[in-house]
This record gives sequence, structure tokens and C-alpha cells, in this order.
Amino acid sequence: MNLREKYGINKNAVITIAGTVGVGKSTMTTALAEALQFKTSLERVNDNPYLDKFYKDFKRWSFHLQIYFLAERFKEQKRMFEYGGGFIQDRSIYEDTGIFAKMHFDKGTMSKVDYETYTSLFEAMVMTPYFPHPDLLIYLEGSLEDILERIKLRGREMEQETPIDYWQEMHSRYEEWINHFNACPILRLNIKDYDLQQENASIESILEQIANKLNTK
Ligand SMILES: Nc1ncnc2c1ncn2[C@@H]1O[C@H](COP(=O)(O)OP(=O)(O)O)[C@@H](O)[C@H]1O
Ligand SMILES: Nc1ncnc2c1ncn2[C@H]1C[C@H](O)[C@@H](COP(=O)(O)O)O1
Repeated sequence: MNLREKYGINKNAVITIAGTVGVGKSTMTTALAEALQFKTSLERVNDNPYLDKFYKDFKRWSFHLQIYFLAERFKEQKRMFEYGGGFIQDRSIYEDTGIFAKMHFDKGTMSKVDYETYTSLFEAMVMTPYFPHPDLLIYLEGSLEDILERIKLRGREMEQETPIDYWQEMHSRYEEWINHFNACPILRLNIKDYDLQQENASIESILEQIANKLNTK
């Protein structure tokens, strides 16, 4: 019996991993997909044509970047739908609008007209048959201090040069956002409570919590 069967997790489930930059979404996505024998939908960073430019000049590139991410995530959404599920997704589409686009609009680095264009496109795309909500959103949380340490350790140049205020603002917006999120069930995991790099047992404890959430939906 494999781990998915052991914990009674539906083979067509779609589980999305949410949380601020550097918290450990990609690491968790890969570990869960391996444990459950699910496919991954990973956020691609290296071949993003706007990300570097965006970090150098938010105002100039924020709209372009949001449109790019929206298109990429929508294509992934379509792929998951066509496969019929069985996916772990690295970051939810809800964070693009609920965290990033909103933050840049509020801070004046995205204009009102761009923000309205973006949100109306987002709403039109989400109201389609390709867009069933995920079965579960796993929210990874941790202290700002630990997250900054991880961003530093990972060493992406564009993120190192970004002022700490940006990460601090994002961190507090995430806390507020998750407290009001209700599109699907949520499992909150604190990064202090598991260690995917050292302990094999961590993944089984997480699978058990996932099964409890999915089966009590
Ligand atoms: N459980 C963990 N313990 C220690 N370090 C971790 C853990 N998960 C991720 N990391 C490290 O933190 C950094 C960010 O992780 P990553 O998965 O890329 O985050 P995200 O996808 O949320 O931006 C990476 O250097 C990764 O190796
Ligand atoms: N929607 C987004 N707007 C701006 N920046 C974004 C968005 N989605 C992701 N990003 C950035 C943040 C990071 O620098 C990279 C990858 O995100 P990560 O949380 O490390 O997976 O893209």
C-alpha cells in the first residue's frame, strides 16, 4: 500500500500550497508530490521574462508581470483540469490578486486603471469551467525573521537587493489575507513544526493532517 492509499487521499485531489516568498512552498510541493505520487505544478522563476526587470522598477513592470503570472497560472489551471486532478500546486492563483496586485496598487506601484484592468481579467478567467477551486489550500507560515533567513540562504540576486520593508509588508498582508480566505478548506502549517530536510517522519504527519482536512470537507 502506498502512502496515498494509507492515508485515504483521493488520487484526483488538487492541493495548492500558499505562503509568502521563501517560506518553503516549492520544497513542500516537491516533497508532497513525491510522497503522494502526484504531479507538480511549479512556479517557474528562471525563465520569467519580467521578474528581474520588475524588482529593479516596480512601477514600470508590475502590470506586465501580473499579466504574465496570470497567463502562466491559467495555463497550469487548464492542465490540471485536463488531467482530472492529482496535483500539488506551488502557489495559488488567489495570491496573485489578493496579495501581489493589491499590494502594488495600494503602494502606488500599480496604477488604478492597470489594477482595474487586471482584476476584471482575473475575475473573467476565474469564472470559467477550467477553474474549480482546489480541494485544499496548505498555508505555510513562519516568523518574518526565519523567512528573511531563507530568502538570504536561497540567494536569488533580485530578492537580496529588495528592501526588507517589502518582505515585511508582504508578510503582514499574508496574515490578514489567510484570516479571510474562504474559497476552499485550509490547513495551516508552521515551518517550526516540520522539517522536510531532516526528518522523514515529518511528511507522514503532514499527510495525516491533509487526510483529516480532506475527509472532513
Ligand atoms: N523545511 C525546511 N527547512 C529548512 N529550510 C527550508 C525548508 N523548506 C525550504 N527551505 C529552504 O528555504 C528556501 C526557500 O524555500 P522554497 O521552497 O524555494 O520557498 P518558496 O517556494 O516558498 O519561495 C530554500 O533555500 C529552501 O531550501
Ligand atoms: N503575482 C506576483 N507578483 C509579483 N511577484 C510575484 C508574483 N508571484 C510570484 N512573484 C515573485 C516572488 C518571488 O520573487 C518569485 C517566486 O515566488 P516564490 O514565492 O519564491 O515561489 O516570484
